[in-house]
Amino acid sequence: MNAPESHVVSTESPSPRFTKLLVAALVGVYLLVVVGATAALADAVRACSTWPLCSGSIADPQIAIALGHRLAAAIVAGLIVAATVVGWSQATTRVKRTLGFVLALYPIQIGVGAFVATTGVRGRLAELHLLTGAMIFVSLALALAWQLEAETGQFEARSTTPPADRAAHSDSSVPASAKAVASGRSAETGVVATVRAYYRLMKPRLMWLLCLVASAGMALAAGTKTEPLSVQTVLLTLGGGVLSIGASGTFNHVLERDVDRRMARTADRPLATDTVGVPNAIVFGVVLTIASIVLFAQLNATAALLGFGAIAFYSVVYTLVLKPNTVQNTVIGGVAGAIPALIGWAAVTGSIGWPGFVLAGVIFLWTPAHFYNLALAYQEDYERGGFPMMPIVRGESTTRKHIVYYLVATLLAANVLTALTPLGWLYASATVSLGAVFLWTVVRLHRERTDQAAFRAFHASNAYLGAILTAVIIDMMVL
Ligand code: HEM
Ligand SMILES: CC(C)=CCC/C(C)=C/CC/C(C)=C/COP(=O)(O)OP(=O)(O)O
Repeated sequence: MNAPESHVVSTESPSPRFTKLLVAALVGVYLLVVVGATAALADAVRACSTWPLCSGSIADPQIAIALGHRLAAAIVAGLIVAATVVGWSQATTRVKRTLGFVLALYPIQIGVGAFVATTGVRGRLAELHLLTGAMIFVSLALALAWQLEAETGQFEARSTTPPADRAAHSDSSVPASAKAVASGRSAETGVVATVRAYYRLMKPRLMWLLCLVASAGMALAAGTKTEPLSVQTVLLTLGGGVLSIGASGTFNHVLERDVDRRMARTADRPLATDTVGVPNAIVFGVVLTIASIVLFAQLNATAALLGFGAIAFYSVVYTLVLKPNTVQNTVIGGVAGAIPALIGWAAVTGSIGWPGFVLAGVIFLWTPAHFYNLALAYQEDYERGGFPMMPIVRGESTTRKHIVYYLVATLLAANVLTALTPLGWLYASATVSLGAVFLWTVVRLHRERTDQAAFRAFHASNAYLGAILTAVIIDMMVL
């Protein structure tokens, strides 16, 4: 993906004020929905039983939160009206219809909220208020995604030959720089070089975030127990996690060594440069697999089964079946990164529970919003590899639109976790603030359409997930 100039079709791009107002309204609605779903904050909102103002001093935190919720609701209403007025002339038909739906639903939402507040009704009506808020959130997100696509969809770097054919001109097309790096790597010798090579087989750069996933699963489960989380459970879970990620990463290197040679990003990998022999790598992967299962088995059978299942899924299902054959490889492959959440929950409880499952769902939905940015930045590389990645099969504009879809789905799933668990203000503020940053980098990706913008959104995806997982751990274990 290069700078937009190389793909410019039309010269006029509409004023970004419309999408900026949509983003502000979307983040505002998300803040309202998260506050409404966070038990402690929702109780505070309900503390005010008069409307539209509250009786009692704003010095009372509960009154302050209740008034803040209503003020935010009024500001969001203003933003939605402003976005509609500013953008109406440039909005597509389906964006106009969606905004019309939101403008019709919003007064109903305010009415239900006022009724719940003044009557003290709980149950179904309070849930309806939350669900209506989620519907407004999804509607605004769709309006944003569709408007961004309409404004930037004509810029495409997409080639026309199908991925498999593009693999035909393989080795000759690997950039000279990659070959130089690869030959430099393979020239390294000695014990240190060998150790480094085996370390690289384990994909260490993924580990910090995957271990945070398992740790958040443990923290959520520990919150349901009376006894404290034991150090042994943490060490066995993370030890098993590191070894199992290393095992699956090693098998992934073994199975992709020929394709890795054709891609600039992976041409210098230990098996692509024959720094490590294939038989040795296979033995290394098997040893790591056994070691990881032994550690998981010290916890319980469920954790051991999930660990083995994750290795098998990533090494075989994703690497051999999904990645080379379907444009949905990233979506379905998201199961691999979601399983550590189940392992963390199972390590503490011995079973699979709803909060652990919803946390796994957050990672599953986050994965396309994470990887599609790299698929855009490394599009030419993936073409050389012959992988049917989304930008190659469906185009860059559709890929950017799907990143918004999966980002919004991730934020919603993160909010469901709020409703299912005693997570508090720290988690709520992390998912709203870092979610807003992540969303803004994706909007900029639509406008800039450069590798730099794609990498910015990629790192924002890691920062968002890292932040909310850390907030889960602190919220559940410290606060
Ligand atoms: C289908 C699923 C996924 C795909 C296709 C994918 C793809 C990638 C790729 C290609 C890279 C660059 C690696 C490199 O060039 O060495 C990467 C980096 C990374 N991925 Fe993913 N990933 C996936 C899922 C996950 C999951 C589930 C997590 C953690 C929860 C994760 C965390 C990371 C991290 C932390 C990095 C390193 C970023 C850095 O180097 O600064 N990925 N991913
Ligand atoms: C507990 C356990 C074992 C969990 C598995 C977690 C895990 C390793 C997830 C990785 C997800 C993934 C598909 C990464 C990219 O692979 P890729 O082949 O697309 O990346 P590449 O092109 O850089 O090789």
